[in-house]
Amino acid sequence: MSMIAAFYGGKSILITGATGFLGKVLMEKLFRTSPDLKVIYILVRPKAGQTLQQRVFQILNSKLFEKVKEVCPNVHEKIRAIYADLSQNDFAISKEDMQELLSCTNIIFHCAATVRFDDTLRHAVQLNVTATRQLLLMASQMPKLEAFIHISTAYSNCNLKHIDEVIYPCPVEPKKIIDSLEWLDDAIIEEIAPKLIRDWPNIYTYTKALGEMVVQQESRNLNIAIIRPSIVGATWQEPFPGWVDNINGPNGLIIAAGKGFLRALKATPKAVADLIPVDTVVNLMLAVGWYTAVHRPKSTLVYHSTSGNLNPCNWHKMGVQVLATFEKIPLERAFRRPYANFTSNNFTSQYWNAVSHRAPAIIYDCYLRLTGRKPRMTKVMNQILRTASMLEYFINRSWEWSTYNTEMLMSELSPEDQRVFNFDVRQLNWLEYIENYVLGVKKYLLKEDMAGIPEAKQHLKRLRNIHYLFNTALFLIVWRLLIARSQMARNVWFFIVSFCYKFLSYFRASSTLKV
Ligand SMILES: CCCCCCCCCCCCCCCCCCCCCCCC(=O)SCCNC(=O)CCNC(=O)[C@H](O)C(C)(C)COP(=O)(O)OP(=O)(O)OC[C@H]1O[C@@H](n2cnc3c(N)ncnc32)[C@H](O)[C@@H]1OP(=O)(O)O
Ligand SMILES: NC(=O)C1=CN([C@@H]2O[C@H](COP(=O)(O)OP(=O)(O)OC[C@H]3O[C@@H](n4cnc5c(N)ncnc54)[C@H](OP(=O)(O)O)[C@@H]3O)[C@@H](O)[C@H]2O)C=CC1
Repeated sequence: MSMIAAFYGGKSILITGATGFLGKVLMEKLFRTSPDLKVIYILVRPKAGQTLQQRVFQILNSKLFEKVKEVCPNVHEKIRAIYADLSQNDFAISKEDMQELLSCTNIIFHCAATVRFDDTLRHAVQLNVTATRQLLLMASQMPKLEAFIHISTAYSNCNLKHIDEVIYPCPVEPKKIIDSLEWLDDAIIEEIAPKLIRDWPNIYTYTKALGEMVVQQESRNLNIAIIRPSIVGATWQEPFPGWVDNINGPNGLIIAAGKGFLRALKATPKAVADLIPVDTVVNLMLAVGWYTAVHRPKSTLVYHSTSGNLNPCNWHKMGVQVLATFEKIPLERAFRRPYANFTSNNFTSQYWNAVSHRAPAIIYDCYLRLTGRKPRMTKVMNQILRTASMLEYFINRSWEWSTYNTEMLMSELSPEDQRVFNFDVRQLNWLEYIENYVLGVKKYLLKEDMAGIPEAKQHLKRLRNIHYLFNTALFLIVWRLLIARSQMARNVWFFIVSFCYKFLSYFRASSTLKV
């Protein structure tokens, strides 16, 4: 019997960010392994015209929850969606709901955050810092609370090269920033933001670092742990391989590469691609929840959920495998054949951007114009290049994350728990994982049918022929122009033609002699 699964039985669990990528996989695993848990409270806001109930309904009826419904048929009754907006005072939670949360919650998983790299400082601080502080304050009023698990990111200290499982101080006190945002106006905030974030690459990682400091400062006598995942990718094993449902991180770039939009990337091929499957992160979260509640470590422990130091894979290996998978399982209606060119050189990267990205987009837009349609490819390409440039910082560097606490926890688990809540990334086979990942992007994110693969392959063959035709035509045109204008080109041409003629004459003469 799994001790961790048994621990969550009968518990009331509060999850923030349950509608997000990590949150959904966390709920799924909790229901599947501990169907006798009492209730999962989720803090949700209405979004995109959907009510809370509609959002929950959509999640529970998704492919991700198919297995859960077999194990826990009354899952609908065990989710309690509470209206909340984490950017508001008291999260805009009603008095009755707040009362219930305060008196019943046993475990908190705090996943909600804004993960946009380019968010405004005000909004990112509200979500990633102030909301964390507010939740800790709520936690301190929960008499039944056993553990508070805060999800941060391995990149919260990406201004360092070697990162230990400790909370690093930030140059400016989070409280000072929270206070000053109250009276500064938006224009001034945006002006001071670059000075505040110093050597952090974006507002997201900076505010996540502030969030950790807040956790340390406001921990009081709570049992708290921090988990720092690196780049969270599709599921490895559970509930099935390759599940993914948003375009964050590598996902959008994998699509852009598969559709042939993105054919070159400013990336350091040898840099470590520190991906971690989402189910591995969730297994660690549940193990940490159990360990923190049962063993009550004296201080706040930080756990790295990273792959680099245990089972490293680099961007080159990843790119090659992504492309190999697209050979077997192409995406539908590609713009060009998938191709990868990783370069860490600025000049070469600019060159490839011009030749492989902007030029084809302009040519295609001209074609659309000529055929009476609205041009759109340049806009799409600019968006992709903007996204790629935002991610550049992370694909051109390697970090070393120590994993002592994560490994210590692994050794504390019973063999059964090590199996059910496996977070040992050393067992991951990258080639298999990446293939399933790409397949998952196609199936679950793009919702493409596998029956369309032969047609997609045909389409790629047509694109290859167009590519060859285009290149041959371009070569002939350029050559013709050169010959017309340059004596040197004419001499070269004459030399090549006479060489070929002599070679053919010799070949013919020698074959006649043999006869
Ligand atoms: C040679 C080529 C490739 C070779 C093939 C092989 C591929 C090999 C693997 C792929 C390489 C992988 C590189 C991966 C790099 C990953 C680095 C991740 C770093 C993580 C660090 C920290 C991790 C975390 O802690 S949190 C999670 C990370 N957060 C994010 O990922 C959010 C990032 N996104 C943003 O901040 C914004 O979306 C932004 C700034 C990039 C764009 O903002 P903007 O306002 O301009 O646009 P949006 O409204 O958001 O979207 C507009 C439009 O763009 C589409 N889009 C959004 N994100 C992506 C994306 N990641 N990739 C592609 N497209 C994206 C979005 O769908 C919209 O499209 P519409 O059609 O207009 O709706
Ligand atoms: N994905 C990754 O690669 C990594 C993620 N992390 C961390 O993991 C955690 C989860 O990330 P992930 O699941 O990928 O992110 P998502 O963007 O998928 O999910 C974010 C969640 O936060 C919720 N949220 C955002 N703003 C509010 C608000 N004002 N009120 C209520 N809820 C809000 C979202 O709700 P809604 O659905 O309504 O928008 C959503 O449920 C974050 O803390 C992130 O920093 C760390 C490392 C890597």
